Amino acid sequence: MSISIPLNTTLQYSSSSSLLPSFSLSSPITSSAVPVTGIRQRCLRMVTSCVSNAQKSVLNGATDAVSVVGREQIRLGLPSKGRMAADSLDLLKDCQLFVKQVNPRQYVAQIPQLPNTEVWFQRPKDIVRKLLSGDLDLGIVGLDIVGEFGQGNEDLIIVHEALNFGDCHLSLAIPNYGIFENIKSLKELAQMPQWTEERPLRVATGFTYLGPKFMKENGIKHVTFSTADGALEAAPAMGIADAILDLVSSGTTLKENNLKEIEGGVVLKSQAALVASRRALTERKGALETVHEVLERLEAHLKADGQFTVVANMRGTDAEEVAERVKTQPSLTGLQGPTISPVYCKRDGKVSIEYYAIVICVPKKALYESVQQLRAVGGSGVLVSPLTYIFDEETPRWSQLLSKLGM
Ligand SMILES: Nc1ncnc2c1ncn2[C@@H]1O[C@H](COP(=O)(O)OP(=O)(O)OP(=O)(O)O)[C@@H](O)[C@H]1O
Ligand SMILES: O=P(O)(O)OC[C@H]1O[C@H](OP(=O)(O)OP(=O)(O)O)[C@H](O)[C@@H]1O
Ligand SMILES: [Mg+2]
Repeated sequence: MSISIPLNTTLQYSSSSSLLPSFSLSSPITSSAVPVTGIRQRCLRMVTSCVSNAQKSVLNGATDAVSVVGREQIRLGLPSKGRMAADSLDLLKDCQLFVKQVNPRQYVAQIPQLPNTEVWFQRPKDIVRKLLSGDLDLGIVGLDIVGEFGQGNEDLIIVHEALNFGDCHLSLAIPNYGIFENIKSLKELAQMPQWTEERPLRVATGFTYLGPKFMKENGIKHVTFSTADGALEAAPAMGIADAILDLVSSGTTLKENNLKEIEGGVVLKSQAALVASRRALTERKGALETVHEVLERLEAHLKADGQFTVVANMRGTDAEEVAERVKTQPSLTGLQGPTISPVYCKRDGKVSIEYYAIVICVPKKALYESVQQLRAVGGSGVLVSPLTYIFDEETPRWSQLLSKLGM
């Protein structure tokens, strides 16, 4: 079944009703025959605070003001299943953060290295919804899901936008055949005389917020949307839609269904990101410290992931002379410049320095080029090993985060 969504409709999810206390806001919560002492008094204070926050949020027209109070643990949402689940756990493992999940159906887990943090496994779209409702503080999800379900809400902060997995893009695709055979761009598609108010361009998509927004931003007026849960690529051949707007990574599904992407048709590029609730970072005790630690670990791992450590020996008269030679080669400068140290050799019973060891980090992509350049300036015995972490003095994303938070 497909549902028609007019272009000017904004679909909004409604925040989980369990977020609001299940009692009525007008309940006489302070009247009771039981004396108000000890635990009861503390509970009452919590309930009163929840009610007053809920009342404030209702008064402000917001759906989401209750959850920042009332819990000590920082909550990190991770995808419970699907493409992103295993990669999220692997990434944390690579950062020496080991999520202890006893079995895959257990939706809450611990990270012993972050004792104040709980992991909650949720579907990606629910991670975004729960960040907004205050039920989660941090989460790892695709940027596509942040865009679609976050809808530009300012409470969502992207702490790290490139976690290096889940790469894909959201793109408009049309058939290779029929009236679309010669259409190569969004502009050409928009100018086709076929689309009128009575017979608009029909787009099938699961992205019912981003799809209409993209079309509107591109000035495409005569368009309607239908939605389905999967296998959207079949819709044009079935005659249900003219085009689809869906995620693409390898491009195989499009190709196999005789569809093509068009110039100007990419809505967004996506990969996994670390996302946080602004409110949690500013109001929840310990949240900012936790996000700093997670960010440092992520940055150290991700920066190192693209690099090799290269060690080579070079004959030379002194360290400066070797450095001069090395610096003539563009790929050999390393992170801050090469580290050069003397190699002490024993010759005829005497210690002498004829060689210098040079240590540099090189991007994985530039490895062979760097080895060639090292050889060209007299390098020999080149050893290459993977780099595990690069901890900089401070991560640039941390200062960006503080400025986003106005700190
Ligand atoms: N080829 C791809 N197709 C879809 N998603 C991809 C692809 N490559 C990477 N991704 C990322 O993976 C996410 C989808 O993960 P998953 O497969 O678990 O979702 P889903 O099955 O659509 O979710 P749900 O079961 O909740 O409908 C996307 O939001 C995107 O960020
Ligand atoms: O470019 P590709 O590598 O071919 O990947 C793109 C396809 O993968 C996703 O579908 P998914 O596998 O999640 O199936 P579904 O659409 O039925 O949910 C997406 O919706 C595309 O159909
Ligand atoms: Mg699909």
